[in-house]
Amino acid sequence: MQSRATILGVIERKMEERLEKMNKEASSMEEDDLLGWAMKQSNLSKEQILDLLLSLLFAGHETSSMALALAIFFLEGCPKAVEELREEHLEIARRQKLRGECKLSWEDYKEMVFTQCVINETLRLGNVVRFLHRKVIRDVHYNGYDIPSGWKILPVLAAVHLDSSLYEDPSSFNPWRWKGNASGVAQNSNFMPYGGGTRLCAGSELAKLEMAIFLHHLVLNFRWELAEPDQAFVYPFVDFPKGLPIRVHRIAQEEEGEEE
Ligand code: HEM
Repeated sequence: MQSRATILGVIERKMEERLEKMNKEASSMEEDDLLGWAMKQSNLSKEQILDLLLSLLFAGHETSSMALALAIFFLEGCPKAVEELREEHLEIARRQKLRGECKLSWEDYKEMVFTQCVINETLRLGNVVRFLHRKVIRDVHYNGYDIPSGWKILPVLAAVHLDSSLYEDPSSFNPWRWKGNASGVAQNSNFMPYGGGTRLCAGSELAKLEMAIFLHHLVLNFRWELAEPDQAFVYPFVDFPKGLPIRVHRIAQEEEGEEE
């Protein structure tokens, strides 16, 4: 809560600086960023703007970017999956070209079936959010345990996602296990990367879309490999100690023997 107040203080000061600048220069705000947009275009209150920025920064940015780093890491170790992913996106790009369009459409997105398998598997194995915070609102008797009302509990999603009675060979990256269930519809709550219940992640569909579009451009344009060995570590949030350095090759250039 203390950190939250500190961060909100920083954003609030930024807002005040911008308002001051705007009043002084009697001009519209120059900065073309989210804060600028929220202040100029929306009719949100100051509190709402602060809350929006904080949610997007932490709930929406760290999670998706870490999920993508994990996808890059897992895929690098699974060339067969990269190949299948590339095939899927080449096909989408071919159809796009036939239509004479250069932008991805909603229909294209719906064709990204194997991509969704890769995203599900990345979230299952990578466990970007490892546990949730809950408060028990009435006495619960579960599996021989009594959990009294008022207690705080941490449901550990990672324990479910890595349970060998639910997932065969749970520590291996196997996107094909999702074939036939690419939407990742939870079976017996075995898959909960976005949490669950009334506090289910508000950005889950946006996150899937962002990741799919990123993977589309990544596999169509680049090959990559780890520049030095790195591993996903958890303390307690998942991170790469060396920042996951990778070497990236542009595909067209690589074919001509060049490297980026
Ligand atoms: C791979 C990406 C993401 C993962 C794994 C993820 C995961 C989660 C999880 C586990 C929760 C807690 C749910 C619960 O307590 O039951 C959550 C909450 C939330 N997420 Fe995400 N998230 C992701 C991306 C995003 C994005 C892109 C946004 C918005 C732009 C977002 C916005 C939120 C918000 C606002 C909440 C709070 C919902 C509430 O308390 O009612 N998330 N997310």
